[in-house]
Amino acid sequence: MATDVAVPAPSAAASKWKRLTFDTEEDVAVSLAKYTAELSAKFVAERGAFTAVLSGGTLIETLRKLAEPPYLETVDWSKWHVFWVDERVVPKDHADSNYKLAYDGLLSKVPIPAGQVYAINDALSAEGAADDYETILRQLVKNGVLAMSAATGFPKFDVMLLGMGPDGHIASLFPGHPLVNEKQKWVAHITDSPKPPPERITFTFPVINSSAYVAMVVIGAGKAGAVQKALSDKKTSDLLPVEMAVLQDGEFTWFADQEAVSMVRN
Ligand SMILES: O=C(O)[C@H](O)[C@@H](O)[C@H](O)[C@H](O)COP(=O)(O)O
Repeated sequence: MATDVAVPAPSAAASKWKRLTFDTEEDVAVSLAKYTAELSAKFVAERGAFTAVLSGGTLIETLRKLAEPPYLETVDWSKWHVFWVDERVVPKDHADSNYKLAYDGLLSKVPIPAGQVYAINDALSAEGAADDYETILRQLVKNGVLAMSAATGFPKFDVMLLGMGPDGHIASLFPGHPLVNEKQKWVAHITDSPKPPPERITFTFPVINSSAYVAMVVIGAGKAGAVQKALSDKKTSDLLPVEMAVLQDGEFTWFADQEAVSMVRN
């Protein structure tokens, strides 16, 4: 059962923000599949395409129900365009690859055209792969697949389905790392990620914060400290990356299990 808490985000009264809390991870998975399928139907009807961004990590397992009935048959997978909010700079068949994780857990089970799954070019350096990915995004804006945010001038993805690390990092934007302040690039590279492997590419905050919808999926007690800080109305100057995810013109939804919100005081 979900507890639906809708209150203004502490640091962004204007952005739409809500928290859905579920008894178990299984309940989160059920709700997340429904949420994603409904957004897919909405954007396919409105603009004939659905741009969905994935993180790595445990999120992919929590998305498992999208590849099951009824969604396997009812979602118009032919309109999906899939991106990664961050990717490790390793070959696509490497155990550390977020592409491989998503392919094995979800993408191999649903009929998304292969040309609409935007993996990184794994033959390039981290810097080269980030530049190349940004070039691909700019091309997709030109041909109308990817929307632009009138509010920010950055691309506006239909949904970002994201996980968060125990330290409050999202994408490959880590606490205290200068990349959290990147204001120009759409896609940046990092060669000193504190979470291995060290070489990655990542969407920047201006892109994340231009999204139409973000689902922040947090499961388990390991996330409880960062969730407590993020949901606190007392904001300090040492913001965690997850606290810097403030949508300019979109809707941000926390999908949490009871353990992840166990330190939050209501
Ligand atoms: O490539 C990555 O490392 C991920 O994209 C990363 O940002 C992930 O989403 C979080 O670290 C949460 O991961 P867990 O859910 O596995 O804790």
